[in-house]
Amino acid sequence: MPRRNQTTTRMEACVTMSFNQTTAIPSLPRQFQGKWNKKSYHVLRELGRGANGAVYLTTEGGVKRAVKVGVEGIDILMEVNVLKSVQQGRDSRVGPLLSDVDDLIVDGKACTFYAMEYLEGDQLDRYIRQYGQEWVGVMMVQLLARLDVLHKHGWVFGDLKPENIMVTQSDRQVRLIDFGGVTKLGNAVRQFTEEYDRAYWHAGDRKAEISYDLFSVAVMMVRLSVDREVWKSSQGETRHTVLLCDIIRKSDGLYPYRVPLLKAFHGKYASAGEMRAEMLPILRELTVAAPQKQAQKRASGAGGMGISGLFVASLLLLAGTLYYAWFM
Ligand SMILES: Nc1ncnc2c1ncn2[C@@H]1O[C@H](COP(=O)(O)OP(=O)(O)OP(=O)(O)O)[C@@H](O)[C@H]1O
Repeated sequence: MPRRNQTTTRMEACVTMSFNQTTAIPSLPRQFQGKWNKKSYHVLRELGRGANGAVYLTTEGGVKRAVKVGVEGIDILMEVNVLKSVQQGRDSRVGPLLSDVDDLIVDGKACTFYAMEYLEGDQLDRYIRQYGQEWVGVMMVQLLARLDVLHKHGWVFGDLKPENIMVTQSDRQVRLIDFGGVTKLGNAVRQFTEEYDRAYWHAGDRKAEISYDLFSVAVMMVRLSVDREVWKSSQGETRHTVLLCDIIRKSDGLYPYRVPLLKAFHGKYASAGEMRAEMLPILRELTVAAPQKQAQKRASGAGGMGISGLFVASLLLLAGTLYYAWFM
């Protein structure tokens, strides 16, 4: 059954039970060794803890690793299963790469943990706050590519929210983290967060379907593209997608994407790839074609040639970066 907490809801658990589970999650000692694989980890700090376990930043053999430890071995192994299956394919950038799965004893209790690639970067919401809302479209298009891979392996992410998405510092790539809510297609979604939950918006149920994730993508896109006050206006007593449509209509950044957003709200896409394919030309028009036309106009106008030339060059540079970001 699915789960919920203040942020994430785990469906089998009421809020009290999530709290108990959180406190039961062991704290790792500064140094530990896996029982079977004998890899040694030096714990630097805790990164976060939630419904399924706690995540620590560690070093192993001089390399930074994120280590997730939980009391419920079965939950941890389910996450391991998903991570393993998605990194077998051609595109291994869905989530962090797995490096170890093992047991350890903490305070006399056996716990299961897994170690993964440590992703240096920002959570998606922080990234957008720092670099600007014009990056939302680029990141959503990348996210849809990642989801397409996950869905093709028979999984639905479930608890899609900016906090579960990282943008890596080195190459501005979107990667999913926290696979605790990932659910087999057709089952009931295991974890969700109300703000991005289709049922909460009275737009459908919590069956793990591709359309469930795509609904969350669309809500997330709205959320990331508007200011806090505007977003709050959609949080009335009864949530309905009509409130989101109002925001889209009034937002310059969202209006061009109105068709794919509405289609996602109404479950009209059969795959993430299909939604991505309809968003790409809009993104291209907004980020490359329109500014280029504008720049050309300015260049041929009365303004000084030197400055206009520089302006065009900088836009082309941005366009190059965006093309790289789209297709990676
Ligand atoms: N591979 C990783 N690289 C870098 N940071 C990570 C990685 N995995 C997790 N984190 C950080 O650790 C925090 C907690 O991780 P995660 O969300 O997986 O666990 P959780 O909080 O226990 O899950 P839940 O949100 O379901 O309660 C994340 O917010 C993220 O900042």
